[in-house]
Amino acid sequence: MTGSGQKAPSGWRIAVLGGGAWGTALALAMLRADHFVRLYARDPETVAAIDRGENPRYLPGIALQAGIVATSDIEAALDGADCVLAVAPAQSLRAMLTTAKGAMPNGVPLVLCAKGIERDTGALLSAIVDEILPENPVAALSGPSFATDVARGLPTAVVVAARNEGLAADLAARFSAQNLRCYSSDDLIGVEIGGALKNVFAIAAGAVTGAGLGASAQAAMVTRGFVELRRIGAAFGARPETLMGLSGLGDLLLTCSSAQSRNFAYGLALGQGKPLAGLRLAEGVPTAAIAARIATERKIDAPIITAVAAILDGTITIRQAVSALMTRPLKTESDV
Ligand SMILES: NC(=O)C1=CN([C@@H]2O[C@H](COP(=O)(O)OP(=O)(O)OC[C@H]3O[C@@H](n4cnc5c(N)ncnc54)[C@H](O)[C@@H]3O)[C@@H](O)[C@H]2O)C=CC1
Ligand SMILES: O=C(CO)COP(=O)(O)O
Repeated sequence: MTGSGQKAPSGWRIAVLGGGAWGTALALAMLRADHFVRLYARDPETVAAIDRGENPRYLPGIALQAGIVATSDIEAALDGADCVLAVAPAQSLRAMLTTAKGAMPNGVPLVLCAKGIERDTGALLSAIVDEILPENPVAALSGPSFATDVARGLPTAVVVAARNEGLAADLAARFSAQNLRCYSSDDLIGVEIGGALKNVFAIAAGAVTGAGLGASAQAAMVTRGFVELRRIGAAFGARPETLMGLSGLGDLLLTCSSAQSRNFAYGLALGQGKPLAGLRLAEGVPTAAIAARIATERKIDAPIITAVAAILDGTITIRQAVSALMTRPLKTESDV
């Protein structure tokens, strides 16, 4: 919708790169916003399944309405696109964009839909786009939005951010549809940081629940985790009010309270001492490691992130982490 409540121009050719849960859900959302959608899935079996009307591996039980053109040929997906959504996991973004590079239409917006920080380099995903596709303006779509909810057409609000406010507003208007409300922001870094770091705290929240530490511990962890998110955000230049919004507080509320979140589910298994192999994608695992490194390098106080990273790499147990967190020197709460 435009600011005046008018429907924004439809009929864009949108290429969705990534045939997992979120790529498939966004393809449906773009179809509902009256765009032409091509969905690139690198796995031909996923393409064949989507053609039959379902993506059983990544989004089981959701009927896909006709209209999504699925392909395992990235050039065909990108040909003539007006806009590209990048929906591979954060740690695969660089590889996917490198594959896309030769076929990427010049100057069209590239919208990041993954949530994470590159583990090996500490790069925000927008920096990877700037490096590989410098001719394409970068945007990010983030906020509390489970793929199954969006695919089912349940009411959802997200934020679309770009450095250029006009681009962000245009994309938000074009992507919005009856049950998908897109706010816009010019704080690209804030929106990226909020989406990336909430996954680390979702793992922590799952672990607190799994280890039976109680609802009070859960609330304390999420609240203090949010302080760490704001500290790291500030170090990157994110605006505090962005982190109070959908990508940040909003996504923390969702994924720290629901086992529907794969990051929460990963933490839950961790807390219960159950096997982790075979669990679905948990973006918070690599992001915890790099966020802990960033915090150390930049001297940012981030004890929960550091503890999650140490638990994940097996250096400490959950019990030891809780004990260390509870015996830190006392301080004023306003010391953000
Ligand atoms: N599932 C959800 O509810 C939401 C997911 N996200 C984010 O979206 C991103 C993707 O998540 P999902 O789609 O849910 O994961 P998924 O595990 O369901 O699917 C990942 C997809 O990426 C593909 N892929 C991996 N590496 C690739 C490469 N190099 N080139 C091309 N394709 C590649 C896989 O084949 C698979 O189809 C993550 O960063 C996640 O945090 C964001 C909001 C909601
Ligand atoms: O980011 C999400 C919802 O906003 C999805 O969370 P999970 O990746 O933890 O399932």
